[in-house]
Amino acid sequence: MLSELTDIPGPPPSGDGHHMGAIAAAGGLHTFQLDLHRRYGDVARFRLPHSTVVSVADPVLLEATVRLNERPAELFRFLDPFFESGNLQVLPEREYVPWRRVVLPAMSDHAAHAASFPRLAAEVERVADRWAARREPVALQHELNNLALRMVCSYAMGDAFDAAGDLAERIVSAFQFLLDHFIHEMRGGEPPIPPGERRRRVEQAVEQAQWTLREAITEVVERRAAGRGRSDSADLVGVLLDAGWPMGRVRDTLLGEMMGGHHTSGVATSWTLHLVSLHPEVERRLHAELDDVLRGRTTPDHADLRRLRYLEMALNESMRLYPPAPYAARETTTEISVGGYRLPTGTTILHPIWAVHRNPRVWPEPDRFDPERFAPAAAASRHRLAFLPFGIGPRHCSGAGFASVQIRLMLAVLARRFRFRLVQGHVVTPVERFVLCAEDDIRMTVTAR
Ligand code: HEM
Repeated sequence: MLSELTDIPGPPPSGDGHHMGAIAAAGGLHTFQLDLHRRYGDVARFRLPHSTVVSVADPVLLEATVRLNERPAELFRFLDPFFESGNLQVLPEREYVPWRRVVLPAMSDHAAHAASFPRLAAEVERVADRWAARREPVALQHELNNLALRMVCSYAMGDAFDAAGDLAERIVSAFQFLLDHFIHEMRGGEPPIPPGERRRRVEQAVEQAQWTLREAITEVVERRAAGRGRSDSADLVGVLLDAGWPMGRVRDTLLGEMMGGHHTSGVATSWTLHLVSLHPEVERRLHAELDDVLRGRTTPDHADLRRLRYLEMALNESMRLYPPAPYAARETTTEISVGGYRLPTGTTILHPIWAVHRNPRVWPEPDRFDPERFAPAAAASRHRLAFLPFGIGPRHCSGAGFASVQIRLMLAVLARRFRFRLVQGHVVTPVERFVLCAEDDIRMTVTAR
């Protein structure tokens, strides 16, 4: 006998009918969810301004939600102004499926990763050379987010990116502008600038982002028409154009991948370097593996990546503890049942990635950093949804395959060349700004090994 949505345990409604105040007080949705599940169990309920939300923190129960293929439009409305051809985060399933069928293979293609690898490696080496020459500490997240974004652009646009100047930086600042304001509004604060002024600046930022994108893609098309440069049909823009997608959708797709790849891979790399620096035995093993696989070289080849097994274990353990995207959202399009509850059509479901990764029944001593959890035998004995940094189901991260390559490359080059130590007195506080980052960055001294 199934229980109803209203029977799901959760905190009592607050005076304003939702829990935004409690979420802000907890320091973000991820910490609110952690506490929610500690108090109310693996299926819990709370209120956002526009909807009742069901959060599911148990891998087995998550199976019932894995096929859901819609996201709640309201939660992603802040991204609407960025897209010309419809907000890609919330495209209806019938429109989403054929588009995704083109995008996913392009982003996860092994041969395309290998072909672009030397250019990606050159981006990382440039940063490493700069760090080798500097004496001041490095703000890891800032530097690595920018590097990750350059790598995404290089992969998605091919050699046209090299000609696109400061495209990436301009798009990031426009996106960051929207995001800052959205977070501010969500937390119920006064807008930092008057509403009229704000709208004008948002519009300008969006216009500028779209203009720069248009310019870059036009450049790619002209190169293809003139038969210049390498075979552009291997990159994402080329693949989309060959598949006949209209220019607006091509531009939107590129922007979507840049948004998705901008700070996620950068923060994952920075959390990993931070955690490794705090654990001398892990650092020793990582250095030994890199020295062994690279044998005097400072940069891996594409084929080396799969031999860096311990590096991958440390990365996974870091993404368990600090999942760059700490939650994902779905909406039911038919009635489903989860954990004995009947969820009607239109229910918002959250996948609380951070709370699943710190569920003590799944991960003993969940706050301890221990890469051995990802040794092959240990990983094989766990439920497949116990570790879900890239989300689950038909809308999981389309950049996951590429992210895995770019993060392992960044880690390999940087950990091979440098030893990282936190600047004395610098406190690292995780906060959620749609990605899980450090409030005041992660400031490290960087010394050559
Ligand atoms: C460590 C790195 C990354 C993590 C942890 C991560 C995580 C995620 C998560 C959790 C989602 C939501 C999935 C869901 O709703 O179930 C997502 C979506 C997405 N990510 Fe990533 N991501 C990473 C890197 C990247 C990169 C490098 C790119 C692009 C090159 C990217 C592009 C996207 C896009 C476009 C979406 C929306 C997918 C769709 O709706 O079709 N991500 N990512």
